[in-house]
Amino acid sequence: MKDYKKLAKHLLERTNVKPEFALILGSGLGYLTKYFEDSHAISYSELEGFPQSTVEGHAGRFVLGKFHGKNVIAMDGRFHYYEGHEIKDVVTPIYVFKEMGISRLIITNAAGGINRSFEPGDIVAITDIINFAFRNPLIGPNDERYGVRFPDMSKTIDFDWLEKVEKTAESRGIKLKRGTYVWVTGPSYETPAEIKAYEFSGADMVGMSTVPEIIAARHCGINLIAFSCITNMASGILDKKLVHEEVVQTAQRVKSAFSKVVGIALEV
Ligand SMILES: O=P(O)(O)O[C@@H]1C[C@H](O)[C@@H](CO)O1
Ligand SMILES: Nc1nc2[nH]cnc2c(=O)[nH]1
Repeated sequence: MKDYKKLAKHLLERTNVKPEFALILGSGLGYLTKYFEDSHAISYSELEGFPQSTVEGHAGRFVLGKFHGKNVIAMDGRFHYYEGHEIKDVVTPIYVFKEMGISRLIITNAAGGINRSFEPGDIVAITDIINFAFRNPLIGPNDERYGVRFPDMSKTIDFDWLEKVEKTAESRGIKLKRGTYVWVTGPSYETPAEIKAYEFSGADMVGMSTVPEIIAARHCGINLIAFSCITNMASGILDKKLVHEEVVQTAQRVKSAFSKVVGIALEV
């Protein structure tokens, strides 16, 4: 069992910031930390026993500071199973957040749109998930310090929180969509036949992250909401090749709306 307490203590000792919220920033969404006030960055490489980020668009550091008046810690770079990390390492930050006393988490990602009413640039609130990677971070002895052996997953997100975000966003001219996110391991993008199968299964968007983080957060009792930035239409929907550069570019394009939504999630 990992010593999450030690990692949390180490992070808290490095700054005067006592975060109330944690943010996980998806591919190309790390720019958000530029808007933090009084920010302090701590590279993952400075933390003994912490995994390292290897993906373009994921800087590999924690940034602590103030955003929309709230003390936050952001992961500018997350861990994906396809990078070769153990599944338990992918969710290490969630248990570190728990040990830091954080009870609210905002997860973001870049995802491919399966639902044909979506378009690149849309911001979609995740309301349910499908685990088609068939990996689960809770496999192995249950860590009784944090949660039960069989966590309930009937409500993966905090709907009261989401409804407040949706209302405020709408009043500020931002219409959020809702959808079910399917997790696959990657790193190859999907084939058109796979996307048809996921569409048939009820998925609205597809990605390579988020689900292990949601499972771990449910396990240890951290309230969360999650947003996908639709960076491309999924394979086979348009007659177009998928490339990671486009994912990062679209995420950059929606900077303004995405930052506003995260800000609203901190305010409401
Ligand atoms: O970290 P996220 O889920 O935002 O990153 C997505 C999934 C892959 O890592 C990458 C593919 O372009 O973007
Ligand atoms: N698996 C997957 N992940 C993505 N991340 C951003 N776009 C995509 C996509 O089309 N498929």
